[in-house]
Amino acid sequence: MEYYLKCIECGAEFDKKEIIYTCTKCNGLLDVIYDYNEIKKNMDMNKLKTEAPSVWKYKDLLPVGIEPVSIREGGTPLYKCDRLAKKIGVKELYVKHEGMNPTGSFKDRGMTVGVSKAIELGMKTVACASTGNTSAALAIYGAKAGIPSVVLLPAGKVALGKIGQALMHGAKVIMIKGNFDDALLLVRELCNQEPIYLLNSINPYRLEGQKTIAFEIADQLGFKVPDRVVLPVGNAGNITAINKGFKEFVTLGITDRRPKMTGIQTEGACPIVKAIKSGADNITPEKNPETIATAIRIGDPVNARKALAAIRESGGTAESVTDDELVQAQKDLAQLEGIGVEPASATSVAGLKKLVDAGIISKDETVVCVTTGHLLKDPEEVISVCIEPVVVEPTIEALRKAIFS
Ligand SMILES: Cc1ncc(COP(=O)(O)O)c(C=O)c1O
Ligand SMILES: N[C@@H](CCOP(=O)(O)O)C(=O)O
Repeated sequence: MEYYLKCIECGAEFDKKEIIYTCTKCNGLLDVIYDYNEIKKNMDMNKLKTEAPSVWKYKDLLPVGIEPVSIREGGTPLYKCDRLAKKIGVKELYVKHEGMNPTGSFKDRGMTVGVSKAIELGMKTVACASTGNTSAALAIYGAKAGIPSVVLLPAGKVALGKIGQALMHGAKVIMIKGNFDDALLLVRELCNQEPIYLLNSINPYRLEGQKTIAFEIADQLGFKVPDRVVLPVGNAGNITAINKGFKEFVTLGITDRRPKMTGIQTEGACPIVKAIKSGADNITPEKNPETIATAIRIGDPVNARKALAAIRESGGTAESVTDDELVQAQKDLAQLEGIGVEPASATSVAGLKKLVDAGIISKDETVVCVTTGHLLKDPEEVISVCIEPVVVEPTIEALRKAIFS
């Protein structure tokens, strides 16, 4: 299958064999462009309508020409959430729970493609900066591929579950005395100096894997498209990727419309929200992003230009929520629907509630909230926001008193 890289700013085109992450002419972000007529001619529509969803079900739309590095990613549940819909006041609400991926976050989709590309391009080592999930996924897919991985984390600001994954799966874990944005600048410099393949989402191949979230949502809704998709935004790759996936299904004639892309951030780290609300073409980076949702504690999202375009061209919007609002949504997901998520993921539901209450999202809409990471990723936060367990003497009297009093 033929594809090439194209700069979103100056339109410069680059061969798929080039190992670049941004435009060598203007430093703009890159997109992967396919020959959609060719794909349409060769696509097995029967397989599309019958095979169970997974990332590699859609391999005809993925830029990998070798046997992929896979640990059976994708195929995550799309839960219909009637209790939550009733509490929020929307007609129809689904939750696409990406925490049910093998490493517990949506990053698996990007990494199965990204690490496969590393192998295909002959790279021997992979690296990323991370707020946690990207590093966990890179370590695991690197181990599966049999190549070393290097991950840079902001010291003291990464959830325990994620650090544990990166360490146990053999990554070289480096804690940077700064935030994620500092770590990203450093890892980009390292990968410019050394033959190490950068697998943050500035690498357009990462987003090719993540666009399969859109394919699966459409697939699981009988190739219908929801009115709106609401999701957390940090480095702003995922909202870009999902928008691209829905656009590609329309281009191929598989679906006939696209959802409104709606990005949610926390009040302590919301450069995308501020740009959308002010109508700015570019974000103003935030020097000291702060939130308990450490996964999206990002002040200078690298994919901002793509995300602003995705939100605007889809007729979507962006909103911020407080940490308290996201914690309430985290509890509602867990206790009303049995869906356990890490803090950043819950911003999608918190943001939906806020926008419905404000009358910005119509109560008649069919909405999909994407929950991006599993509850087990951040056990410290979970325990900090829940009531303490009761400790009793080992007698039936003490037990009955604790339960029935
Ligand atoms: C759990 C979780 N949710 C949401 C996000 C935001 O995704 P993106 O950075 O692609 O905007 C991230 C990573 O940034 C994440 O780890
Ligand atoms: N939340 C991310 C931050 C890095 O973003 P990426 O889009 O470059 O992967 C993480 O989990 O590290």
